Amino acid sequence: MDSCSSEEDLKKRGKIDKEDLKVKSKPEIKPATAAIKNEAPPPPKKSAPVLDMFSDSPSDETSEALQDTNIVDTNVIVNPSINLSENWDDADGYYKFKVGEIMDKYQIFEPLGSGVFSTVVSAKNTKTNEDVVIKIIRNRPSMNRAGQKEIEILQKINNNTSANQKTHCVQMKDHFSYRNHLCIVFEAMSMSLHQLIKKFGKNVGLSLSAVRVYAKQLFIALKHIKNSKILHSDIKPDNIVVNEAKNTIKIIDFGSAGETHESEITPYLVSRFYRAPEIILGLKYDYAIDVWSVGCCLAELFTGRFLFPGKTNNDMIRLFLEYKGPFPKKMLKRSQFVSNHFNDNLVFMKQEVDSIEKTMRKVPYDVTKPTKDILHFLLPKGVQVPDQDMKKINQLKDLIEKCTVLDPEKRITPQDALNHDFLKPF
Ligand SMILES: Nc1ncnc2c1ncn2[C@@H]1O[C@H](COP(=O)(O)OP(=O)(O)OP(=O)(O)O)[C@@H](O)[C@H]1O
Repeated sequence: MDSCSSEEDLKKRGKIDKEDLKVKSKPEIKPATAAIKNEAPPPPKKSAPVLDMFSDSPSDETSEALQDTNIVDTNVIVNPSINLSENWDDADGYYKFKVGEIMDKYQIFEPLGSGVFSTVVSAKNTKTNEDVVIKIIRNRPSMNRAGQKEIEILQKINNNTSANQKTHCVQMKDHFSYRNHLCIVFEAMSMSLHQLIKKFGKNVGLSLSAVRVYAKQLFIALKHIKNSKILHSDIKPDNIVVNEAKNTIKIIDFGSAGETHESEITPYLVSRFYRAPEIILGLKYDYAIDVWSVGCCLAELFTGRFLFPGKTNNDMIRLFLEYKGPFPKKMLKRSQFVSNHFNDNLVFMKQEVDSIEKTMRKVPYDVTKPTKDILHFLLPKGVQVPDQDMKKINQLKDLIEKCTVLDPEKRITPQDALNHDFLKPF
């Protein structure tokens, strides 16, 4: 998904070493159907729907023998002349698994997707027969550290619940280390909302009633994450998964999450289209960044289109100004990166390419009031909706407006959002 450039995708988990992020080739993922029909597999793609994988792993005998020697249990390889992990990993440290392979007590079914940090596969617990999903973290020291952090966060999120409480955050079932790869085991869900929109609602979006149900569950999740004193920091449709029946969603991927006191000011936190203005401007941030991201997701769920598809952080600010009007001056005055985007008089400086010189130039772009409207985004000209839906769409517009208030202190809280009229049944 092109919700942000790959470079930004890499930067947003700032604690990862640059070297570790170099991806020369993506993990080799071949669709099962292609293998059966003898077709050439399409290029590997993150979160591709139902894929299968047949790759060349070392024979089990070899790898078990290596494991028995106990020399590959950590990232330190005892004999530097032999890179044992190369046998199991591709050049970028992704684990080359086999369908049917047993990792710990889990038998692998099929790949679900691969991101910058891991390969995600569906599997079965051979002891209980339970379906699970395993995130196999890339074999790189800093990604291993990030994975450990993700486990700590998931423990906090999962432990902070009473029995039967619906948190709408994914449940971690287990974790283990296998051939130098940290593996995190999750409850199995079906597909991401990104995949769901692509499948059922590209450029048209999902039904109003589906958006209402998902919105309610998203705010329950945000309230729970906030009560656990965690910021998710990467909420987007790719990181929200639905169950088979499509009536329950869960937030996944706590790999960018952290506790509030750890908040580091960086303009690349959160995938760009879902990135709140306080991050871009370099202000202290808190739970309100996740509310902003959810607001952007709701608009996208209803329309199948991105609300703020800025090409750069500067372009994101332009869109914010167009939809929301000028920033409060006091917010700009407190911002660390204000001079990147505003002049001394706090007028926005739009970055654009000079068509003749082909160089980047900054031009003043003074916006005194909004020039675009979220209702028009939800209902572009010519789109007809039944009268009875109009009231609900106006409520959705109001909720999105409240989630995307520029000043984070004035943005709606998850608790208040749960009481919003849009979440009430039709
Ligand atoms: N519990 C789950 N059930 C079903 N599918 C899942 C589950 N967890 C992850 N996935 C699928 O795997 C994809 C990648 O998961 P995740 O975002 O956790 O990995 P990642 O390596 O952190 O990815 P990225 O680098 O893009 O952030 C998800 O978009 C989703 O399609």
